Amino acid sequence: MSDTLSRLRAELIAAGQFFHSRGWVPATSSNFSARLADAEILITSSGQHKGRLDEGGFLRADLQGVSLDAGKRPSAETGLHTVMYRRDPAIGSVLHTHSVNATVLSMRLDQVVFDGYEVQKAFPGVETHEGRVVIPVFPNSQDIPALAAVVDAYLDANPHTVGYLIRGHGLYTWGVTVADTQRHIEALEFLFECVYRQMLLDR
Ligand SMILES: CSCCC(=O)C(=O)COP(=O)(O)O
Ligand SMILES: [Zn+2]
Repeated sequence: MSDTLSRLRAELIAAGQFFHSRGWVPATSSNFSARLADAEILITSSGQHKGRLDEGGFLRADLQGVSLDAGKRPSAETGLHTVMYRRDPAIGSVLHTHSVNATVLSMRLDQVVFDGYEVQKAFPGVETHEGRVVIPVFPNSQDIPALAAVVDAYLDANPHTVGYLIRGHGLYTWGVTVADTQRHIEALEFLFECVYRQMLLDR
């Protein structure tokens, strides 16, 4: 067992515990991954409770989503992780969560726009609150390869995107490290809460 695998697995377990403490990974929802090598990732196996992960809750997969650990079934949404690792060799982690705010906003909006918030600076390349960060909302689908193709095409046209929502489903974001990606989840959740509260005030 490599040191890298042990370290990344521990980081993903800790991320799951943090997200669970915040109510962002209910039931067996959500999935987490990290890059082990150029063409290999560590990903949660399907059906695990992501707040109570242990060492057995992970497997290695290739960038086509094929399990490299016999008998272990990767997340049903592995294709939404592997599309990101194939897109950008700098991406080292992809995290997916199912918070109430992300889910509710995705049912009401076609995109979530953050504008004027200092916390926007949590995202790579953002150095001021003066500017818009757009989080697109894609229709949900059980056809993960088709959904991954929609995401891929959107990111081709909008390469500075930091995350996306799937309608009625949840949030995906990515980063260079697990810590970076966890920060993106936390910032996005803070900003979703701000947008949600603003919508209530504006009614
Ligand atoms: C119980 S939530 C439905 C599945 C889902 O959206 C999810 O994120 C978890 O799927 P996995 O196969 O990764 O456990
Ligand atoms: Zn999901």
